[in-house]
Amino acid sequence: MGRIERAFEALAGRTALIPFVVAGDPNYEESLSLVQAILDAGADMIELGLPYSDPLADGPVIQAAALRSLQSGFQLPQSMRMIQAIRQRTQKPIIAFTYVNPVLQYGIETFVRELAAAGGDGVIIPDVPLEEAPEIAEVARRYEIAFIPLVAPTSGEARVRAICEAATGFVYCVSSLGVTGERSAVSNNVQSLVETVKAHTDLPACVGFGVSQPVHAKEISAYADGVIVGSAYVRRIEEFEAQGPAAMMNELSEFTRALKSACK
Ligand SMILES: O=P(O)(O)OC[C@@H](O)[C@@H](O)c1c[nH]c2ccccc12
Repeated sequence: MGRIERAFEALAGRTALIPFVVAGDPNYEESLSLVQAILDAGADMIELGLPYSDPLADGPVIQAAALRSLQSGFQLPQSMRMIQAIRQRTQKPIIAFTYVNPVLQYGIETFVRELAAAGGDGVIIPDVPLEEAPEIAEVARRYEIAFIPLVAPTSGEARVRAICEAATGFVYCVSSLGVTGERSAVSNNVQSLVETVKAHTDLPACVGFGVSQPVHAKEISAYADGVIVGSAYVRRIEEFEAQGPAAMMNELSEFTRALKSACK
């Protein structure tokens, strides 16, 4: 049983809190420290975004974070080193989030092998084309890396079924169309998407996009197995950077505790 499966089992029905941050934002050392602070404050897993120059599915907050990380000289080897460093401090699941181009440039087998060797547990690639998916899924399976797919409100039932059949780890239910970014409310039609996913797989169904407040996490935890929060974390990293690491860690820890207590 892998770390992701063990984490969901240990939750015993409570909803997992899965924060997303961009690796290397604002720099390697602070990024590593803030991931540790977030996990110590109660996050169940971390979704670690590997910075990319053309994050087409991201809103301005995460785009700016990717730029900060890349400008600090962060590239794929540093991401693997960071995953290794996180793994030395925790057994909580580490899920790499990346666009498909860096994986293809790096080499699918090389990327997955290094991710597994560093202690990673899963990968999310939002723009993987259907024709590349089977090859990446097959390599991921060989290295016991969960290949976590996304389903969207526009995904029809047949597509959801096909995606669920190929999924490992969990299924990422995107709450709304458009790009990542904090929303004032999370669209409630994601509940029916979660129910469709649950009709086609026993894997956990987790919801992301727009979740930015504990009240959102509370609502989602009524029907989903996990909640993913990205931009709300990344904005805090940007806003608190100028106040120094201690203030940033404190803010991210408090935010994590508030979200975690809302995840029932
Ligand atoms: O930022 P939000 O709205 O909280 O959404 C989560 C999101 O950040 C993270 O899962 C993610 C970052 N970039 C993505 C691109 C596509 C899908 C998902 C993502």
